[in-house]
Amino acid sequence: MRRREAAHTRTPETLTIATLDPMTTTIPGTPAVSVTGLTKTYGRGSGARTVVDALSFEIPRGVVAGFVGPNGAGKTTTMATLLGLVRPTAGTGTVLGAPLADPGAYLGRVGALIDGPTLWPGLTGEQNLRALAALGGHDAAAVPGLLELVGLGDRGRDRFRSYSLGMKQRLAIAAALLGDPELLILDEPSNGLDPVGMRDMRELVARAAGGGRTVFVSSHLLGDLEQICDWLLVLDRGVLLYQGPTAGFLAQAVPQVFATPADATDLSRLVELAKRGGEDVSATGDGVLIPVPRGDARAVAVAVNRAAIGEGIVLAELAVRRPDLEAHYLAQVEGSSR
Ligand SMILES: Nc1ncnc2c1ncn2[C@@H]1O[C@H](COP(=O)(O)OP(=O)(O)OP(=O)(O)O)[C@@H](O)[C@H]1O
Repeated sequence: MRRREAAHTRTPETLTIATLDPMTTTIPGTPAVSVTGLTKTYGRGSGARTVVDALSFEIPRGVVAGFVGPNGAGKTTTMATLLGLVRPTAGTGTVLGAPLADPGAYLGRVGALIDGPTLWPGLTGEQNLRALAALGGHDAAAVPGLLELVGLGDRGRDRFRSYSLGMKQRLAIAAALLGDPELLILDEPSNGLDPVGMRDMRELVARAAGGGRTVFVSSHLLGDLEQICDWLLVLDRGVLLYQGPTAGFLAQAVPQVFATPADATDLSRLVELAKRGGEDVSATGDGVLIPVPRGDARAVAVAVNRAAIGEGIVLAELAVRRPDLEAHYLAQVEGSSR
């Protein structure tokens, strides 16, 4: 959240996106998206494949919600059902308070980038936005501000075909913001970008979240989303592994006590000693790893230290480690079995 606010402070002064009407955007208790039992099965009979499996989730209004999962997890399919592009096999829900079964009732308030940046290659960035504004019945006066917002203020007169992939993606996001949507759905906007492009994209997504807008953004890289998302949905093989505040996901990670004997020949004795006090103790490299799923990991570290001293084992290293978000995510994704 703090980093997201920091990105906001870099918003150009010239930003002219109209702020949303608070009466319609911050209704306490009304989520931006709410689905129950959302399922998509492709094919029939023995060839049937369920790629989105009874998903139930909510995205609160005004958050940046990250949708993370490996390739093929079902992120695009889920987003496409919210956009009325894919008909769910089962499930109900609402988007911006309107029924999922009636996309026409809410799509006018939703902007999206779902299938890569496809705009007219021969038109300039500005012409593209103006043409889309005319087609969509949106106010073209927002175009210069949107170009500024996406960092294309000085490239708006260049043709789309001359843009780098990152610039194309950013212009497509400007296009999605025409009409000042309450909900912005972005499917893998960082896909294919280099690290600088990814950083620019993160900053843009954080900026686009201003004014109470809800952003639902997917990536197969958790590290890409972690910095800008208040809310996280973790998907693997069509099944939701986590939904909730980003910080809550990390809080689930099991801390570990790591101890290394000064004398390598003491390692097996140290492992035996640690096993007396914990489950799943393992030797790793030159030390011992003790997961502490419950209780106080520091107290376990102190107990290990005391026991080692009692056995005459001198420790070279003793630390409490908490897996970082990426490591926890990988453990979750690899650990899920169906
Ligand atoms: N029209 C379709 N017919 C059959 N299978 C499909 C269809 N569309 C998607 N799938 C399959 O559904 C699964 C989920 O795909 P989806 O694109 O939703 O995942 P994803 O998480 O967005 O992955 P990626 O990051 O690779 O795009 C994949 O195995 C894909 O092959």
